[in-house]
Amino acid sequence: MNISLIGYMGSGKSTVGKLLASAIHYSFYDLDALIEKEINSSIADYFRDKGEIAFRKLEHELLQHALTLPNTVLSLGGGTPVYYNNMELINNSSYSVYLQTTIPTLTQRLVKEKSQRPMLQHLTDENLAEFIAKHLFERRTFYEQANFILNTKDRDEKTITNLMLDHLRHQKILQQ
Ligand SMILES: Nc1ncnc2c1ncn2[C@@H]1O[C@H](COP(=O)(O)OP(=O)(O)O)[C@@H](O)[C@H]1O
Ligand SMILES: O=C(O)C1=C[C@@H](OP(=O)(O)O)[C@@H](O)[C@H](O)C1
Ligand SMILES: [Mg+2]
Repeated sequence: MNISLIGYMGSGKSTVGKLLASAIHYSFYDLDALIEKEINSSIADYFRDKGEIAFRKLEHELLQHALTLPNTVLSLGGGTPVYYNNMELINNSSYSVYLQTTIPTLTQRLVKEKSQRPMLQHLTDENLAEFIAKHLFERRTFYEQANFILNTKDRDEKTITNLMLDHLRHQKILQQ
């Protein structure tokens, strides 16, 4: 069964997804990268030129395609589970893992990477923590529909990957 990683921006989906896929010899796909390949530009530019609604539509369409790829670890965007019936599609076609992360950790990471994320670009550093807190509160009911919630607090990428592997084997999602 395919594995989908969900969670807020900066929670480590792209980083951990790559490590997990390589550990279990699965293909790795990042939905953001699939979108960028399709549009032949950056997500930030697409947001600026076409707007968020167009982005969410494309994200929804490419999600459906990505979920059909065999033996795949799929890292989704932070907003993917929140729009259309995406969370239902994710859970119907993969085993979903929510990388749960604290607001201070997310803020610390995203303050450095704000410019690559159109949802955050307009914020000042001082407003970032408050925005993340509110936004995460709005999104968490979607994230919490995941098959497994992994608390990543104070854990490095390798430890998180190993905890995920243990869980997936214990649940018989993975054989080896
Ligand atoms: N467990 C971790 N510990 C410390 N830094 C991390 C961890 N996971 C990810 N990071 C860092 O946080 C930033 C965001 O990670 P990324 O994988 O891009 O998140 P996402 O895809 O969920 O937005 C990157 O700079 C990455 O190196
Ligand atoms: O949370 C969001 O709405 C978004 C998260 C981004 O992915 P990451 O979670 O990998 O940063 C990317 O899909 C886009 O910028 C929108
Ligand atoms: Mg990512």
